[in-house]
Amino acid sequence: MSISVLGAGAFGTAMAVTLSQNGPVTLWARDAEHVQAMRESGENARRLPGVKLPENVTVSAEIADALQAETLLLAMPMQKMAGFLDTHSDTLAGKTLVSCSKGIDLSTGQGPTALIRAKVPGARAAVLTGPSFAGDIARGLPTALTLACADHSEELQAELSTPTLRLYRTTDTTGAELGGALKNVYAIAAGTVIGAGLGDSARAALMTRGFAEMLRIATELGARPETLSGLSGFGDLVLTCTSAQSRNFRLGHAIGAGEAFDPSITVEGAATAQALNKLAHARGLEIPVAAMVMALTEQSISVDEAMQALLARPLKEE
Ligand SMILES: NC(=O)C1=CN([C@@H]2O[C@H](COP(=O)(O)OP(=O)(O)OC[C@H]3O[C@@H](n4cnc5c(N)ncnc54)[C@H](OP(=O)(O)O)[C@@H]3O)[C@@H](O)[C@H]2O)C=CC1
Ligand SMILES: O=C(CO)COP(=O)(O)O
Repeated sequence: MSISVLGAGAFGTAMAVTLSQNGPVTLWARDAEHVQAMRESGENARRLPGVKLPENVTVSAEIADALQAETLLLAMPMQKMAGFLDTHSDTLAGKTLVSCSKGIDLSTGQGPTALIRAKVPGARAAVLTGPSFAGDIARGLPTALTLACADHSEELQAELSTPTLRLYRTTDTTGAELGGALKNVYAIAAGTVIGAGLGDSARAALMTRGFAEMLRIATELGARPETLSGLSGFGDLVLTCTSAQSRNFRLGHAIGAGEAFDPSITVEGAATAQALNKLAHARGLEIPVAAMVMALTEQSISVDEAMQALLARPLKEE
């Protein structure tokens, strides 16, 4: 068995580092200059500085090298996945494609497994998701994630577990991928209230009402509620809403504090808020916190207006 990671960002690099404890790993990057720099320095200074690449991680800009493996981790921003799959669909048939991306494709409203099934019908689709910062995984800190695959996945679970990375498996791909996607939206909300100085109580309220929205929409889309209560949903919501390591939280914090934010940083929650609001609107579901996040990231309302609008909503049962 062998594994390749497609996408040499922070998360792909961290996965390559931890999986190299089990055997050789190929880490594919689209940019040949980036590959050259990683080979020369022995680290991914662009995306995960300070982490040495182990000897059995081979870095390559040749997709053919990565395709030697049967199991391929997709570790790129969600809005880039459709284009990547279109480009490489012929060569990916027959592979196990494990998405590490947390988001909803804006143009189709699909999550990673539906997108993989649509673009590469001959591939097996799985999702690896849950509370985990790339730096923590790469440093070998204890981490637990959810591996979701529609078919029997015990072998894949063993293949992707390492001495410090513990995987739990489920067949509920919809629930796992929606938990990972949606928590980013509510992390932006949590960051906003903290950045605006509105306090920890307001953050707890938004996290809880956000979780209610996650359950509402995910179960409507076919997810099992218990999946949302697990690592991929509640677990990742807690991590991302409470840590300044999170880029989604930091974007929210900048919005709340009225500060600029570097647009080159990967923040999945802004596009996901748009995709989520479209899905909810089409089904007549109310998701006021996610609607607020979309408006804030589009800069169509101020933080004060957003908070007033939430507080002025009609009183109701919990
Ligand atoms: N960072 C983290 O802690 C975690 C991230 N994730 C998820 O992993 C996914 C990737 O995030 P992360 O690694 O942090 O992001 P980064 O911003 O660190 O890296 C993104 C990577 O994707 C590559 N990329 C961009 N577009 C394409 C494309 N069209 N084809 C191939 N590769 C492409 C980039 O290449 P280039 O350098 O050439 O631009 C870069 O290597 C996201 O969905 C994120 O939510 C999940 C768990 C934790
Ligand atoms: O998904 C993550 C933690 O589980 C990483 O969160 P950010 O993308 O907000 O940094």
